[in-house]
Amino acid sequence: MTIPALELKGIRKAFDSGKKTVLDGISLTVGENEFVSLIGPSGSGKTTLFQLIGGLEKPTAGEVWIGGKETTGSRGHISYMPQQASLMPWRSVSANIELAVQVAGIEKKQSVKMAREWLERIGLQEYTDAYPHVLSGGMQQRVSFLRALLSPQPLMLLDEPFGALDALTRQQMQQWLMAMWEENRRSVLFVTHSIEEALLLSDRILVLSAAPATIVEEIKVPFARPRPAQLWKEPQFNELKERIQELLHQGEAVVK
Ligand SMILES: Nc1ncnc2c1ncn2[C@@H]1O[C@H](COP(=O)(O)OP(=O)(O)OP(=O)(O)O)[C@@H](O)[C@H]1O
Repeated sequence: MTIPALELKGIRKAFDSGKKTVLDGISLTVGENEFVSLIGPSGSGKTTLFQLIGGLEKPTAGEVWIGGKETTGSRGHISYMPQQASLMPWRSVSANIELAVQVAGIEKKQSVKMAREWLERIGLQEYTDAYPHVLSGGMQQRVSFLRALLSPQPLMLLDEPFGALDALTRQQMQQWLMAMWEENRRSVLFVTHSIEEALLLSDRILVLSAAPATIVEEIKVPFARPRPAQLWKEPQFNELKERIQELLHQGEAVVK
């Protein structure tokens, strides 16, 4: 049996001296090179869960295991892609990527070569020496994804990475991410508010209830890869979409 990239065991998190329970017994795994999405009503604790996995917060109860080792409350075990690209504005696009590669232990000269090759692969070679502010939102997110992909930690947490993009760019980025991930598989935990996005990208979807959050359902996404851009035309896509919508509405009904 292979070791899961991530295992959460009975995670509970309460704030305000224990009076406000946000997460209530979350157990989940992300297998090696598996793409798992978390979807839940607003305020259900997805960001809190990411902070726990990243070691920025400690759970009130439960354990975090990454790559077969307990990492509860300790940092540095994940690569992270946030909603806003947060590239370093004083470094060129290439230098932003080189840093991630150097952190992985690759020497400077080789890191420059790798950054150039990857920028070419994602069609941004003409921006190699540019500064991040000249890139569009979608381009910045490509660089941000690349940085996470080339980081040394094998588990990637993607926190609503397309949430700030306009609808068309978002669709293009979903297709782009799907193709990138299918070629360069990694273990991914992905948070999104978009059911379509989760269905297009994921191997499994975990649906959270409103806070105090529990996992109300696990959906295995049945579509073969590589997946077509027109996946949304499949009847089964729409059946699953309706199912998740119902679950999210049921979850919201218990919001106080
Ligand atoms: N440090 C804290 N102290 C007290 N309450 C907190 C703290 N951090 C988060 N919360 C509460 O935990 C709940 C979940 O917040 P969280 O940001 O994790 O939800 P979310 O699912 O990421 O929300 P959204 O989908 O809107 O981004 C909220 O009610 C929030 O107010």
